Amino acid sequence: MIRHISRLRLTAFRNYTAAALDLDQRHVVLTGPNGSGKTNLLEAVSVLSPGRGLRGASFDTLQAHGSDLNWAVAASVETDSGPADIGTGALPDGGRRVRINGANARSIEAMSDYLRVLWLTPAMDGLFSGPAGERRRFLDRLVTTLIPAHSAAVSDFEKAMRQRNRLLEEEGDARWLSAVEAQMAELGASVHLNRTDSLVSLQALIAESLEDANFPAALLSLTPLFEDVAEPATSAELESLLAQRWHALRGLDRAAGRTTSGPHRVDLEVVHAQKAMPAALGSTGEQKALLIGLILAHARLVRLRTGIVPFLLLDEIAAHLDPDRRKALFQALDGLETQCFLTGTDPVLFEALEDRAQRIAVRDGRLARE
Ligand SMILES: Nc1ncnc2c1ncn2[C@@H]1O[C@H](COP(=O)(O)OP(=O)(O)OP(=O)(O)O)[C@@H](O)[C@H]1O
Repeated sequence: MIRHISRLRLTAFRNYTAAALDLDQRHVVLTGPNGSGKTNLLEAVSVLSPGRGLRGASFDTLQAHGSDLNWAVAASVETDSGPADIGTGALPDGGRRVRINGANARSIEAMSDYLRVLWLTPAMDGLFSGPAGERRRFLDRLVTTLIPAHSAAVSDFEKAMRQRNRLLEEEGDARWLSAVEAQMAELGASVHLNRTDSLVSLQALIAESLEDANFPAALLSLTPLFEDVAEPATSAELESLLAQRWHALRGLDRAAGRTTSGPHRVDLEVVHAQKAMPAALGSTGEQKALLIGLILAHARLVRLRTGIVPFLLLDEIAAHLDPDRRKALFQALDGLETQCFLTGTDPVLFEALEDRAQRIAVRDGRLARE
């Protein structure tokens, strides 16, 4: 059996007042006019994973305007070891509730035992040529589907870094600053090694499947953490290097008003392997195909490493592919043996999926099976 969502319920979530959807294990094709709620539904699935979902939105914006209820998303997931009921939503005090099989869970990471989620959206169109921060977030999402604790490590690192920046600005207590830098070094080393290990594994898998690829292969690398020092291989050595560096750079960073070096500054470099060309120089279609190839390879990696195939949320992807590529995408999705959620305004785009998909019409925050 393919792990799949068999029931999805949305309460006061964006433009959905209350909606429920019963699903079988086939792909899910959502069609409807602009602004009807297709992306919102994908976003609802995405918030069942660590992080802030596919729009990176703050959770208060998920709350449906004009509803007295708190937003909530619940799903039943069918797995080989039986069904699981999972859900998340807002607590009255502004916190976040995570429920698994009728009990409160300590954190959203616990959800990763049941589902992992990856997505591609039109907002990622400029990923290769846009700001480095977008590529780091993309990479961190990939890493989080392999290592669920990564998302929290990244945000804890950023929190500690903001504290360092404040202490530098206020010329705060030096011992306190050292303690914060030590914490940053521990988190930063783990973030950096999670990223590099995941990239190495992903690259190996891309190289392996290069020959039969319907999508172009990417060459992936991270820019160096420091220009002048080779990166140590062990976590302890990296941690000590980071702490030393930040200690030595206090004066410069104080003048700059920020922490000028570290894992928050690295960039993901992507090259189109067959054309030996930076991904950013490709046409829009080539860039999209490269991104899809990356996500498909990554989904296979997650399955190999964890035994769980991630759910893929593909927002408006089919519309931008020529018919041959679209067919290749659908074939690749079948090969993954996962339930994919696809959206588009025109049902014709999904005809090649034939009866391998269930079709849902989305109209103004309401869902109907077709
Ligand atoms: N918190 C909210 N409460 C109520 N409605 C919201 C909220 N946030 C967004 N919306 C509405 O949801 C609608 C957008 O839905 P969504 O982005 O899912 O559309 P879509 O079907 O994916 O459209 P497109 O085809 O244009 O991408 C908009 O009408 C927007 O005003």
